[in-house]
Amino acid sequence: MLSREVSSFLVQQMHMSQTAMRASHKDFETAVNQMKLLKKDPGNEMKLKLYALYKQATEGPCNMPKPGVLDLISKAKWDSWNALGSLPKETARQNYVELVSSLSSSESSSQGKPGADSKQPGYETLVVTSEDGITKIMLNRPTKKNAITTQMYQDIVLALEAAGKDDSTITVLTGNGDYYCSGNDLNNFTDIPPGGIEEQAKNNAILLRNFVGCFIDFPKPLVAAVNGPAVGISVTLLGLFDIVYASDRATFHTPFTHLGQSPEGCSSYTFPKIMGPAKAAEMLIFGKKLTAREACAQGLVTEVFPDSTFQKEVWTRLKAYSKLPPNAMRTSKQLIRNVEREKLHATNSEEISALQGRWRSEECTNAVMNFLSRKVKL
Ligand SMILES: CCCCCCCCCCC/C=C/C(=O)SCCNC(=O)CCNC(=O)[C@H](O)C(C)(C)COP(=O)(O)OP(=O)(O)OC[C@H]1O[C@@H](n2cnc3c(N)ncnc32)[C@H](O)[C@@H]1OP(=O)(O)O
Repeated sequence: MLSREVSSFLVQQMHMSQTAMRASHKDFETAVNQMKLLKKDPGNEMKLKLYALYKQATEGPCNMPKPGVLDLISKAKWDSWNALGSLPKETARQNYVELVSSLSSSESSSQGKPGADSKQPGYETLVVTSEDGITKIMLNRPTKKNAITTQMYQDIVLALEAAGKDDSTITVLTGNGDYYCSGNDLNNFTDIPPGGIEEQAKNNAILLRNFVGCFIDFPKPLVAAVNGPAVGISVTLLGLFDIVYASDRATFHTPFTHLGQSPEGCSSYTFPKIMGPAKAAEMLIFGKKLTAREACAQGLVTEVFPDSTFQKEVWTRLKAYSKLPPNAMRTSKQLIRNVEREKLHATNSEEISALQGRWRSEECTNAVMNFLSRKVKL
């Protein structure tokens, strides 16, 4: 079942523009054709999911009489479709596209030229693959150091929603290119809606609450493979991951004060808890940049690997973990996280209220303008 927050986010998205709607129809048609080209049988469970989403997307809620218990195949299909309840057609279409996209990406071995930003069907800015029981969500704007655009926040939410429900046992977030992520794309602030800065701050708040909320509620083990420097929100979120592996080339930088902003991603709660208030203050108030080894010593990073062997060592380790009993892993993760889930949601809300004030401030506007006019780099 979709959470109320995610549903309202999707509804908001649906109304965002007619253009996006048309694109989604086109993506759906492409996905339907792509399905026919798949070489590997995706398995019965996946086929049922796809059948249900297709029917919901094209006909709406299940409108067929329930088949008799002996008609096993028709009954399984009916159950699957009926389970989608009143899921909007647009959402079903989107979910169908995501699923087909993850199936076809796991089939294709090549993912375009390294270093170039390439678009994947279904996601503008991510490469999502599922293999060996691991769903990998890779930020894919290497030429912009994987800075997170508005589209990307929305794509990450959708990819996490899909990963939470797919057959994989572990989900991994990583970056394409030399950076893990340079944080919020500062150009997001230049997209001012008709209602002005007030409306922009409100929209940002909704987007950010949903985005961070997805990490708080993610049901399976969540791993960050920090392949290079990390900035801003990509660092603060690490407190919500279960494992953080880092290349020794990675750095961890939260320059909120320099940007006239304040911490998010629940870091005002998780960082003091992880590293103690004194070390957390140095990062979150004074913007001290940590090396991978420092971040590991302070408990933010699980383990550091030499950059030259980072990919090999991390994926070997994760493939072994992915073979562990999945339900036991989920249960343990949830036991660890459930204790503080309410607190995390409350922290998320408080941080966002503070940020709404910051986004309207002169300090923030000047800092963003200085970066965009190429006057200041971190
Ligand atoms: C209604 C919805 C609105 C959505 C908005 C939601 C708002 C949520 C806000 C959540 C709070 C988040 C906070 C943060 O994450 S704060 C951190 C923000 N990040 C930064 O300030 C980093 C800025 N970047 C830099 O300082 C440098 O680029 C960096 C040190 C990362 C790398 O320097 P380097 O010299 O190696 O490389 P370049 O500067 O040449 O970068 C290459 C190109 O990439 C562009 N770039 C990099 N980072 C960003 C970024 N964060 N935003 C936008 N663009 C970025 C850079 O401009 C270069 O582009 P060009 O080649 O076109 O010049």
